[in-house]
Parts: sequence; C-alpha cells; structure tokens
Amino acid sequence: MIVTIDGVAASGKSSVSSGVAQALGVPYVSSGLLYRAVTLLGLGAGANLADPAALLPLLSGVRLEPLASGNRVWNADHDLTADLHSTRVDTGVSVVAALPEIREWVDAQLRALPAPLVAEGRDMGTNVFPHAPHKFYLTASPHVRAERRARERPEDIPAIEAALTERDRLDTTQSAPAPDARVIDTGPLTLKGVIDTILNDLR
Ligand SMILES: Nc1ncnc2c1ncn2[C@@H]1O[C@H](COP(=O)(O)OP(=O)(O)OP(=O)(O)O)[C@@H](O)[C@H]1O
Ligand SMILES: Nc1ccn([C@H]2C[C@H](O)[C@@H](COP(=O)(O)O)O2)c(=O)n1
Repeated sequence: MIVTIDGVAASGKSSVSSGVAQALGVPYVSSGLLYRAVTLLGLGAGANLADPAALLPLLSGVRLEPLASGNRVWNADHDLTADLHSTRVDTGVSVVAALPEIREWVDAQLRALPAPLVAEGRDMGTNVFPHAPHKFYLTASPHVRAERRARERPEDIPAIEAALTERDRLDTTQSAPAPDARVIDTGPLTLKGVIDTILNDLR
C-alpha cells in the first residue's frame, strides 16, 4: 500500500507523514529532502543550479534513508540532513526542482523503494505514484505556515511568509493536487488533528 501526502511548502507534510507512517508501522519518504540534497551539493560545488549537467555527477553517492521517525539523506558516509533546511537551500531549491533531468533522478530513487510506504512532496499523487489508493493534499495560509516556521527558525514572520509565497509561486507547476486527493486545510487543526483525520480516512 502507498499513501501519498502532498502539499504546499511548510504545510506540515513531513510531520504529518511521519505521524501517519509511525501509526501504520511503515516508513515514509520525503521527496523534498532529495531536491534539497541536490541543491546543497550544487551550492557546495559552486555549480550553476540551473545546469543539470553540472549537478547530476554530484549525485552518485546520494542515498535517502526512509526512517519513520525522520528521513536522513547521506552522501556516501556524510550525513547531509542537518544542512538541508537552511535559508540558502530554501532559496535555491525551486530552481533545481524545475529541472526535468533532476526530477527524473528523484522519481527513480523513490520508485525503487519497496511498498508499503507513505510518500510526501508535491507530485507524489499526480506523477510518482499516480495509482496510489490513498492520496491527501495539505494546505494552510502563508501566514499560518510562517507562524509555524518562526517557532523553528529565528527569522521574522513577514520575511518567512514572503519567502514561502515566492516558493509556492516557483513550485506551482508540480504542485497541483491529484484529482482524487482529499484536500485538508490544516490551518484550524493541530498536528495530531491532521494525522487523525488521515488515519480515520484510511480506516
Ligand atoms: N497542524 C499543525 N498545527 C500546528 N503546527 C503544525 C501543524 N502541521 C505542521 N506543524 C508545524 O509546522 C512546521 C512545518 O511542518 P513540516 O516541516 O512538517 O512541513 P513541510 O510541509 O514538510 O515543510 P517543507 O515544505 O519546508 O519541507 C513544523 O514545525 C510542524 O511541527
Ligand atoms: N515532490 C517534490 C518535492 C519537493 N519539490 C521541491 C519544491 C520545494 O520547493 C523543494 C523542497 O521541498 P519541501 O522540503 O518544501 O517539501 O523541492 C518538488 O518539486 N517536488
């Protein structure tokens, strides 16, 4: 069984997917972390983030470890996870995610993973796992998302909100909900409330 949980930036995809996966006793995979890893390695190498030929050679050692408690991304024996949510990576990642060659590479990593699993991102339900029987799409206003992020990072809410709105705009192409996805506005819900909504639906 595959459950897909897509949604806009900072809508709660990874926290919700982790909770749902732990309740189901299956792993979850965060596709966004792979796009973030490509971006981090590209920045580290001084590569042009819009040039797939400069990025693809950097990826041979990249591996996603799909732990239910929180995914980790490795480059050979170096754990990249802690560096994937910086403002620098946030700013560059949409350029990388727009490249068809990089999307193909990410999709191949994900499709190689054995089911059952929970997959989260933008196009899990539309493109990567279109035949998944259970699909969800998380939303929340930019302001609500910025307030949540501000509790994690020492930045002011208007700056975070502006950056999220810009990333939503840049990611629009691959971020449409699947027609058969259940759309959940997480704004009025607690994290547990969103997880329970999905688990009830699955039951
Ligand atoms: N329903 C909710 N109520 C309150 N806080 C929430 C809720 N959902 C998520 N959060 C909090 O919002 C923050 C962002 O959540 P999370 O990182 O899971 O989002 P994401 O969609 O995976 O983000 P990104 O797109 O940046 O990878 C986290 O601090 C999380 O605990
Ligand atoms: N399936 C996916 C997952 C992610 N992306 C892009 C869009 C985001 O800006 C970036 C980081 O994802 P996040 O950590 O915010 O979920 O990666 C995508 O295009 N497709």
